Amino acid sequence: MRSQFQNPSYLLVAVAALMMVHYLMEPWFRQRRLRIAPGPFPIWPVLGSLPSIGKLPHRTFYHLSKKYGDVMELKLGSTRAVVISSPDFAKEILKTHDQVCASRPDVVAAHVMLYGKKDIAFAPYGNHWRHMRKLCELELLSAKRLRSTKNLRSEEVSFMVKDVYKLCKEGKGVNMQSRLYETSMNVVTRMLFKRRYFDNTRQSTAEAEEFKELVVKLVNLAGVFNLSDYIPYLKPFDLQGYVPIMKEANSRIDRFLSKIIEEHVEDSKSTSTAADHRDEEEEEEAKDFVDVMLSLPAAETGSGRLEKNTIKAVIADMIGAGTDTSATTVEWALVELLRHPEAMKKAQEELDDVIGSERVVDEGDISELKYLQAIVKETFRLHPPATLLSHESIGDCTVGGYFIPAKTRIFVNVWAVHRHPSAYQKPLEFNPSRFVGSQIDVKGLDFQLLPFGSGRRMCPGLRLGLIMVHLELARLLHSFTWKLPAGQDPQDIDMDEIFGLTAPKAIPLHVVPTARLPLHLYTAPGTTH
Ligand code: HEM
Repeated sequence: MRSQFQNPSYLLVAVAALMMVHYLMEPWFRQRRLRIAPGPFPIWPVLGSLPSIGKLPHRTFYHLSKKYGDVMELKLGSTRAVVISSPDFAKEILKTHDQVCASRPDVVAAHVMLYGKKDIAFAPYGNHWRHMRKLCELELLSAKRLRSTKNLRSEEVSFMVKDVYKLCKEGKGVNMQSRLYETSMNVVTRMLFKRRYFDNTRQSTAEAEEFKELVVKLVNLAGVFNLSDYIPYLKPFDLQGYVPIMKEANSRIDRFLSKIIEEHVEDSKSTSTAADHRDEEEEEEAKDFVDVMLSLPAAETGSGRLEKNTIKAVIADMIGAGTDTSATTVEWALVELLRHPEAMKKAQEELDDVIGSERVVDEGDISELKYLQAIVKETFRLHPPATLLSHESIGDCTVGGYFIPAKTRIFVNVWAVHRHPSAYQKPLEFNPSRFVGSQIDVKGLDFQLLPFGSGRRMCPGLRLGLIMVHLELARLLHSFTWKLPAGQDPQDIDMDEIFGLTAPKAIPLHVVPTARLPLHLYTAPGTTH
């Protein structure tokens, strides 16, 4: 008699069953051999815990960490992921094992939309990343560059204040999310390639709207939980249909970026003769970041020029990373201050004391505005723009006594770290006073407050981001009294965020401001009104 196992279909079923048992029991077997972090049982075959993550993964991970601990392992598809939820373990990842944990996971979005990971934020740890990051730190984000671009930031913030003033005089409500976004975008694009997309009255053109829509799309798509990123053999099937959307966004954004580069190439030809009459310093001042990149040798070879695709990827990165982050923070700060009028009052009293009512706030005033700084820290704490830092290990390491092998995806859940009871009393309350007189800062040395991350992958735009957030918030609080549209109670403001590379407010904040300074202080330089 033929044994059942000589029948090929029985054999197939038996092999499939064995694979399934192996898949489900593998964490258990491994836990016996090596001490691996606890975590939820991967209920779903193939998908593991992916279906349980939901739309706000940072919140899901936060709740799971309450059950499984501050180092937690999950099976996401065929990918091993570790989630870190406390300041102490964040320190182990970002400081003790900084180099081992300094790479990024390989995601489809970066291949399709960032020219094969030619940018900085998604580039794996290595020479290209090191070279491009250094370039940005030196040529765009250095203290010297920030000093020389101070006026353009002041101008853009003045335009925003003037625009809000105009709307408030007309008794209209203001969508602050758009206003802040457009201001940040103008600042970043002017610093990068001397171009502003939104004019002084924010009467945006179709071109500006399209560019903005594309940048928002890029940031959202780059942050999605894509099955193909967690189950690589499903990549060719693109089950969620993201790839065509990403390709379409990339081809449209490429038109913008190519045009910017072409214009710079043309300009440099026509100004090269004029440059003979300028001294070197003037020439340097006249250059923007795109000019600098066009004049540089290729990263790895040191000869030839930087590839156009690399320049485009880095520009896309800077606009994507630099725009939404600061705008989102200021919007959340306004929301929290509307819900906490005593904190709003204190901030405005401080502004009146330090600045008075005969001039507007300048970047140089920020260091004097201690309570405003505390508000910014508290806003970063409760509403970090990047809720999950996404890293990948390039070697083995041990965190909290748990083994983390190479190629593990590591999420530092900043959202959970900032709510950790070991670091803060009443962590869910908005209370800026907790930072008054405190030494805790956001510069990556205090692991209970990590809005910019820490270590090698820490945000290179920290200085610019901090200036933008403080300046915008200070100007808005100094210039206006803030109210919600009639009939709306501040306690009813919807506090949900959207998960992506950043976490903006899901429903944009609409407000009805009234002026609180003399009229002449609302007249922005260079405007016709
Ligand atoms: C409030 C403002 C900002 C916040 C809160 C912020 C936050 C962050 C965070 C959390 C990271 C990831 C760190 C990690 O993975 O460990 C990051 C990375 C990055 N940020 Fe920012 N950022 C801000 C503004 C900016 C600005 C203004 C720029 C540039 C114009 C910028 C450019 C970048 C880049 C290029 C990276 C990738 C760094 C790398 O992978 O090496 N950011 N930022």
